[in-house]
Amino acid sequence: MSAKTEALLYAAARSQHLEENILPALKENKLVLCDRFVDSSIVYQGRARGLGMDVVAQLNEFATDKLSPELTIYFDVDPRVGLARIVAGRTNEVNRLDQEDLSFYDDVRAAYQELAQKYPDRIVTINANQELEQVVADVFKVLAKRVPAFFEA
Ligand SMILES: Nc1ncnc2c1ncn2[C@@H]1O[C@H](COP(=O)(O)OP(=O)(O)O)[C@@H](O)[C@H]1O
Ligand SMILES: Cc1cn([C@H]2C[C@H](O)[C@@H](COP(=O)(O)OP(=O)(O)O)O2)c(=O)[nH]c1=O
Repeated sequence: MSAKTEALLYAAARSQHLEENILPALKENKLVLCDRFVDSSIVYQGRARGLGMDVVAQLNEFATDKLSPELTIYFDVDPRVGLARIVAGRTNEVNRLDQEDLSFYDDVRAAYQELAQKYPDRIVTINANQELEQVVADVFKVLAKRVPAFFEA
């Protein structure tokens, strides 16, 4: 599949997901948690696949009507650590990480770090190299501070 096709399909899927799921939930005042959003396209299609981060950002502004999360939690992990965890927990033979070499993921990580620097108010970086319990504790700390209404006892 061409890089452009991939970017368009991700943007189309995101637009539909927004209309069908996210916007109705927001209307009901729910807290919406989304595993990956526009930043993933900017990084993977824009940087790693070479389309350009700004072009992919613009495409996604059209797809989402510029609706942006108020908070983005970026789990920053060394690709070598991430790969070791996936290998350790693997339940079948299909391994997405085998399909790209480590330099691809170093590139992806650098692009996410660049976005985190560009949007320091929206993107909070969590050190995901730590033990699972610590990662979870750090996330709760951020949520309690940023969306306290949902985390009051
Ligand atoms: N902080 C951590 N310490 C140890 N193992 C972890 C940690 N975070 C995730 N894992 C394990 O690493 C694997 C990949 O995790 P993750 O990237 O969160 O999954 P997914 O690919 O489904 O998003 C899983 O087996 C998960 O249990
Ligand atoms: C959402 C999204 C994901 N991806 C890529 C990242 C992953 O390599 C792959 C699958 O993503 P996903 O299904 O979210 O799996 P995981 O979070 O477990 O990695 O798709 C993009 O290239 N662009 C996007 O916009």
